[in-house]
Amino acid sequence: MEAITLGPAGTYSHRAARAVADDVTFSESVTAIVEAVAKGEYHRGVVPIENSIEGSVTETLDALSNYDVGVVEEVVTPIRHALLAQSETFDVVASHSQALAQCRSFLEAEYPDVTLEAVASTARGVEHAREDASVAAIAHPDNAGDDLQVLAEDIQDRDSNATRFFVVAPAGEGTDAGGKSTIIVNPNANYPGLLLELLEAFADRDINLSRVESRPTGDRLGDYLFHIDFEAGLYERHAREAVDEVEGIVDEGWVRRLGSYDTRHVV
Ligand SMILES: O=C(O)C(=O)C[C@]1(C(=O)O)C=C[C@@H](O)C=C1
Repeated sequence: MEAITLGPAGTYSHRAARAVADDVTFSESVTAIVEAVAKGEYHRGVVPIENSIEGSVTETLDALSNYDVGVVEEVVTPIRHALLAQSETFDVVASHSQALAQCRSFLEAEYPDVTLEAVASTARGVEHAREDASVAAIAHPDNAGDDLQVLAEDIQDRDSNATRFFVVAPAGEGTDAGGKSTIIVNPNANYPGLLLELLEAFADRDINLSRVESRPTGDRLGDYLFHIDFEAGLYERHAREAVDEVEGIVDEGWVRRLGSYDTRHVV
């Protein structure tokens, strides 16, 4: 199976993708990945959705609501960052904005004077560091070699650092089988108690929510849509009934069932 993920080779997304596909190709934009899968150009896309330190990857959330794809699996992987450079002397640290943020305390304590440069991915930062001795990168330590040394390991602010990825497929390939499900709700309405009503559809059926995230619709200030993950599969009647109830509540808006899926842990 062929999957597309965030590149170039050596990203954490690449590590997650190669666990689910034999053939991995790269793009430097999460939005472009989701769009390519929605158009049927790739069987699978692997995109970061949430990190245990920095929270949601908002570009992914927005791409999931803008393009019609299904979620067929989630991959959770520990994120253990290293500082990589040609020598101990450098002025710039280049990495993905999430990775820079996950190492904030280390950078402030050890390198308070360096310039932080956000690039498209951790592996893109590695390429800069390979080309330019004044640049260090934050990335997985396997990217070392060819003159790039590991200056420090495990530099993330918390040892438990982990990122969750979604494996997305063209919309028709979503499935009801799996222990977790994700829906996106655009209520197209705003009144006191609306969110409470939506969440009660799950609470009343004893369904545990594992994540609720609101994102601006982009239409008007104060208009939100909600990404809801819950611990039940859409093959289960009580889960379908909960989502049907949500659909009834938001009859002015829409609900997208991204599908049900299981979790794979990749180290
Ligand atoms: O740049 C990478 O290596 C990625 O795969 C992206 C990404 C992210 O967007 O969160 C994935 C895992 C880590 O949390 C840091 C960066």
